[in-house]
Amino acid sequence: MSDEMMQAAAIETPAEIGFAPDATMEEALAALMEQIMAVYSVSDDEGPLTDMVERFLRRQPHLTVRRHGDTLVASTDLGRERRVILCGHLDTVPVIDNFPPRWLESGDPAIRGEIAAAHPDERVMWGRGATDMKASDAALLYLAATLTEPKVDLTYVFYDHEEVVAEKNGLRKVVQAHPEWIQGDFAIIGEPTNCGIEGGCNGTMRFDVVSHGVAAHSARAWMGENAIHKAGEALARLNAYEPQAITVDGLEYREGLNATLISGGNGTNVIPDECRIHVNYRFAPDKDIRQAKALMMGADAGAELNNGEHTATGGVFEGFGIEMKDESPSARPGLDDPLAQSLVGLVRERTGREPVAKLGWTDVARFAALGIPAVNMGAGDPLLAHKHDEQVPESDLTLMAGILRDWLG
Ligand SMILES: N[C@@H](CCC[C@H](NC(=O)CCC(=O)O)C(=O)O)C(=O)O
Repeated sequence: MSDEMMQAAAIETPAEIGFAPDATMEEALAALMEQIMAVYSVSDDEGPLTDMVERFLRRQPHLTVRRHGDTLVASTDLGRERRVILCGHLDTVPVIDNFPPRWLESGDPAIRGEIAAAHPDERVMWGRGATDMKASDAALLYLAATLTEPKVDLTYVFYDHEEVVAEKNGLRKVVQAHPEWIQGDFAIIGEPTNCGIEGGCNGTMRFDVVSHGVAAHSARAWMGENAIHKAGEALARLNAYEPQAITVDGLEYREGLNATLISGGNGTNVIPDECRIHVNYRFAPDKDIRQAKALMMGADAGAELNNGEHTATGGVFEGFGIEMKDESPSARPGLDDPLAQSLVGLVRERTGREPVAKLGWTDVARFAALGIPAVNMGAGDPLLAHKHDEQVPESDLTLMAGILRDWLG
């Protein structure tokens, strides 16, 4: 599609979000999806979308709405015996030529082959956040407006900063500032799962592997030490690493160790005195953070240097400087909880899907730490999360909203 055509088909930013009172579920979901997709909400820029979602939630008389920063917590207070928490993050990863969004009509070549094959004659929403996770957000907003008499009390959480460093996570901040807002018997995180159940999650940690050198003129390289060349050894160790698949409580978690960023050098004719490889380690729930760190940088993680850098005393990066950037724990599947079991049963009936492991990191780990059983269940294909051509068929929204409406209603 040419830039001009893309421009013509792009969805414009709405003034408000909402749907007509006589809209069918399909129409309401399509309207909500289109509206929230059209509001740019890359992490750090969630404010305008949060404001719109807040106004939408405050128009629902059966909900009590609270806000902390850019996180919204809306709850029913019907005095039911149990409470279920439904969570969706409003932020997306950075845009790569995939904003503003557009509907792809059936037959559009931008529809991925597997989606076209499984959903012929169907519209597909394309653009940043389509699968991670605005399709689920749309479904949750629809439920928030229409489930006025659920059989359990409900708490909806729409939060900011899920895709970035853990200390910014909006759910983390609300749990810390207002723990009484986030209480319940079970939680569902709407991360993409193709409307199946994905149990637990891999843990994730990110750190810089730092090599040092000595700057000099590149015409007199013997006067210096090349930090980028030294980093070659760290890249070789990454290449040699063989990721494992580890089964925990019946679900298989694939681990991963990857460089995701690299930087170094400060002049085209200067021998670089520092090189940084940003590494992301995904570890299965058979390990806690301490064990995962030991595998990367040794049991004592080195002695702290003045600049916050540690020298790895063992593990994959033994001998290199390590600067920790972020760490988030893994979570076991926890599917033995009776509420999880009943949801697994309904999902199996509607989709034919058996539970699988969640390979990304999600806030089920936060709920696990709070002692609240939680699962991932959301619209969209997790394999398309963060991809340039993120997209979701329209019927995924109806499937997710329908399952949850029938389970909760
Ligand atoms: N603090 C972490 C946050 C990373 C969160 C992100 N989660 C997802 O993409 C879930 C999507 C899915 O797998 O369904 C992630 O795993 O990268 C950090 O900054 O790394």
